Parts: sequence; structure tokens; C-alpha cells
Amino acid sequence: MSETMISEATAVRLADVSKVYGRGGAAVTALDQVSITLARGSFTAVMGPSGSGKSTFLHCAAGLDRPTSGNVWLGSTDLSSLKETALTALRRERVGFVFQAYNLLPALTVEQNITLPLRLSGRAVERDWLREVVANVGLGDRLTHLPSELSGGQQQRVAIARALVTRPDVMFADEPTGALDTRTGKQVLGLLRTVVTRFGQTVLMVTHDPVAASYADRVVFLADGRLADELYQPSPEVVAERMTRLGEW
Ligand SMILES: Nc1ncnc2c1ncn2[C@@H]1O[C@H](COP(=O)(O)OP(=O)(O)OP(=O)(O)O)[C@@H](O)[C@H]1O
Repeated sequence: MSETMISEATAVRLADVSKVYGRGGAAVTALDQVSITLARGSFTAVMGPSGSGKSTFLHCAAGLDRPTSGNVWLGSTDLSSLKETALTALRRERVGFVFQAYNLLPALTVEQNITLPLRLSGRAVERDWLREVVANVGLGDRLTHLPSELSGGQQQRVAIARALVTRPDVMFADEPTGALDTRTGKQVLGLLRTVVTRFGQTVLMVTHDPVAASYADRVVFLADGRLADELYQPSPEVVAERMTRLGEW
């Protein structure tokens, strides 16, 4: 497929992506010919039973792992064309990550954590944009604090601000509410929704939780490494019902 077929409106595209771990009799097909397009400014949740390939999907889409076959584009960049150093730079500059475990640096203040990706890639901190990001995540009065002085929900909001500050092509979130209580989790999900609606950010989130998935515009379901189903404008009830149909989760 040529780059000219990649539309400006496309943030991420996977074409016939397969990922096989191991060889011979021990080989596991974690992703099996997955093709999908994520539009710019969309919020997509990825669901599926344990072992269905969700993390592998996220890792391949984010350039953290290379597919065994098939292609991944971030915007018009074919990730398979990039050598390791270029891929590392792309992850730093064009992709944002939010993990279940926050992954903040404990010795750095909130502000230093948020601006770290900019400093790592030698980019200047745009003060107005930083102020806007910090205000939107509700951390304006915490900038000089250390992560250990924050609640889990606040730490996750720092992680979201850190992912947003570079204005990435895509923000990838892996179980972002997995370590949070229900109420705090809903605040974090509301923030991800805001990031999409207010800033036009593209978000892809892996989750086990139908309520979390209902904050997305679209839910895609994986089963045995294949795209098994999808839903637009999902409600928690319909998501839960589809998950039940896919088997135990
Ligand atoms: N590094 C690896 N080596 C071998 N097999 C792997 C590796 N990583 C994942 N797998 C296998 O690939 C399949 C998909 O795994 P993956 O972690 O993507 O699923 P998942 O849907 O994210 O699961 P969970 O919900 O339990 O986190 C599983 O069968 C898993 O055992």
C-alpha cells in the first residue's frame, strides 16, 4: 500500500498485522491479520478476553514492538521503514503513553515530570500550552510537588499531562484506571474524554472495564488475536453483553 492512500484524517492504520511469538510447535499467534484505521480526534477502546492480544495490539500500534508481518502507519509514516533510533525518536515525539502504573519519575516534581518528554527531545516548553494542559488536568497548585505527595488519581493526571504536552499524534493508554477506585477512575476517564473533545487528541485505550470503554466513541473487540466485533457510541450494558458473547473475561 502506498503512502498516498493514507488520508490526512488517519492517525493510525494497521494493515494485515500479525504477531507471532516463538517458533515451531511453541509459536503463539497473538495478532492474526488485524486491519484497522483510527481517525484523528477519535477515542477508541480495545477490549477482549485475557490473552486475546490487546497489549500486543497496543504495542504494535505504538511502535513499542514490531509486527511479524503487515504494516503500521502513524499518520503517513510507515513504522516498518524506521530503524530503531528513528522509532525511538518517533515514540518520544509523536506518541504519548499512559500506563496503569503511572510510571512517573519519583525524584522529579510534577512540572518536571510533565515537561520531561520535551526536554528529552530538545524541544522548548511552550509556557501557554503547559499552563493550559496543567489547568485542564487540575494540577495547577501541585506543580512543585513530588509524585509521592500525590494521590493515585492525581499521579495519573500528571501522566496524562505528560502524554499531552508534546501534542502527540496518538495517546495510548493501557488500563489507565486499573489501579484506581471507581470514582477516581471516572475522573481520569472524563479527563481522557476531554482531551479528545477539547484538544482533538486521538486516544486508544486498552481496558477490561465496560464502563471505561463507554467513554470512548468506538469499542473494538479482539478474540484470539482477531478483530471480532466493534461498537460505536457504546453503553456499558451493550459492551458487557458483547464481552459475554466473546466468552469468559
Ligand atoms: N513475549 C511473549 N512471548 C510469548 N507469548 C507472548 C508474549 N507476549 C504475549 N504472548 C502471548 O500472546 C497472546 C496475547 O497476549 P496479550 O498480552 O497481547 O493479550 P491481552 O489481551 O493483552 O491479555 P491480558 O488481558 O491478560 O493482559 C497470549 O497468548 C500471550 O500468552
